[in-house]
Amino acid sequence: MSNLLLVEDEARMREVIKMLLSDLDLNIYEACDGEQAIDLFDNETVSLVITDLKLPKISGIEVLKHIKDAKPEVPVIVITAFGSIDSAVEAIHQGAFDYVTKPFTEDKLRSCIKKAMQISRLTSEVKYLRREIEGKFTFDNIIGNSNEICEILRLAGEVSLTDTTVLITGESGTGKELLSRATHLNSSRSKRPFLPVNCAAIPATLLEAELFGYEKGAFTGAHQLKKGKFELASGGTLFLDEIGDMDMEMQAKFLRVLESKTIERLGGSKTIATDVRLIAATNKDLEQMVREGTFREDLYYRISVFPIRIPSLRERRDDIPLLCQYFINEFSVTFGRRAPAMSDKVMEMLYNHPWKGNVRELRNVLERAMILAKGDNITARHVILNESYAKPLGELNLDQIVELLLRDHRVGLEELEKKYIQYAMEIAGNNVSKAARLLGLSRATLRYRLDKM
Ligand SMILES: Nc1ncnc2c1ncn2[C@@H]1O[C@H](COP(=O)(O)OP(=O)(O)OP(=O)(O)O)[C@@H](O)[C@H]1O
Repeated sequence: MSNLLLVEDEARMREVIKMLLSDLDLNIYEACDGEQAIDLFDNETVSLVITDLKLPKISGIEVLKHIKDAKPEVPVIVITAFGSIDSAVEAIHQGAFDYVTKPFTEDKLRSCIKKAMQISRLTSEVKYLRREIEGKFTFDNIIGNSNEICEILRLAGEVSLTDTTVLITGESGTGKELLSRATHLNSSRSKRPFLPVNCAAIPATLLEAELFGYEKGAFTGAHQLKKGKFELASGGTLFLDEIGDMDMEMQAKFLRVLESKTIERLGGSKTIATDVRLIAATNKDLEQMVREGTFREDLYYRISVFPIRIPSLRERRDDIPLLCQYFINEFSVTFGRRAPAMSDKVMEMLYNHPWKGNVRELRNVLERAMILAKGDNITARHVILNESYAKPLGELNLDQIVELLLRDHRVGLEELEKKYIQYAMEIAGNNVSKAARLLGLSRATLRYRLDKM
């Protein structure tokens, strides 16, 4: 339920508005003058305000200014007298979300409030998600106490305070994206977007449109103007992942943009200045590619101003115990249970494994170990180091999942059926029809079994 502050000096008008909004899941605070409105706003958690502009003591415009100073994200709808368009314009200038003119119709007021409620909900969702993301990607969440990681964190900490282009190299799963997000969040650009573009995942022909955008009609199917990632990341950071996979033609275009600091949308003639910080990453050996003639030397020098190499997990095995503890704690929170202990024997197994998939593989192995270990201990039989299982759970097929379950010798047939269905539901994102297809059952049969469970 959202809290709405209704500021109106006429008691009868307040009653009418309250009645019109009675079915909208709102908790309404009432104020009959500007002073009371400000007092209520400062002391209650209000997510939406509707205020008359003509008020005793403090005017509606002053109330609006106070709210916009204190919490600019709270939408304010103003009520203006018929014919006083000037005051409505001023209110909009001062940051009002919208205005309704007295006498207003029920529809106008309700649609205005509904829109504002939606905006307020989205704003708080964005705020929440931003906090979540910022919490996950700070330097504090880059785990490791090896000399290598300490040095990387020192370098990244220093370069984050500048606008210098950074090139992060390292095998897949070593934490290149994690490090670039943390570098962005520690920079003066942190309140602006961090936009990743994976050069390997996008076909060469689309990459140009993705990065520079296009004008309406630039090609068949370009029904409307689309800004590219360079424009959308303005003021923030552009993360070019797998830059070693960019083809030679695109490399030339990209170099031109880096040199001129301007872009042109496809099919456009306007030159647009760019303001992005660039972080590039690759698991390829770019120097080798330069020698082989598959990566432009001039581009390589442009992007490798500040190189950071993240060593593979094999080269810094001392980080493994700390990383294990970190991921076990993370999954305990996700699964809502106590963190299990790990025997020395298991730790030794993990310490000596080659970790071709690096930290990502370790995280996946621990996730599965946590699912298989129901008690307080992770033992050797919960830890599966076979490479074909080193994928996230959702990418395993059902046969592999059953094999995993059977490793836990305590699982009986009934329990197995239950687990089998649970995993199918997990893979299908809790979509019953999809899970039924995976299991080769009809939707009704699966529904019946789920109800039984
Ligand atoms: N030092 C670390 N501390 C905590 N988590 C880490 C660390 N390094 C990597 N991870 C985790 O491992 C996973 C893989 O990391 P990330 O995606 O950053 O790797 P990457 O090098 O960019 O991989 P790729 O080259 O395949 O894109 C993520 O879940 C990330 O959070």
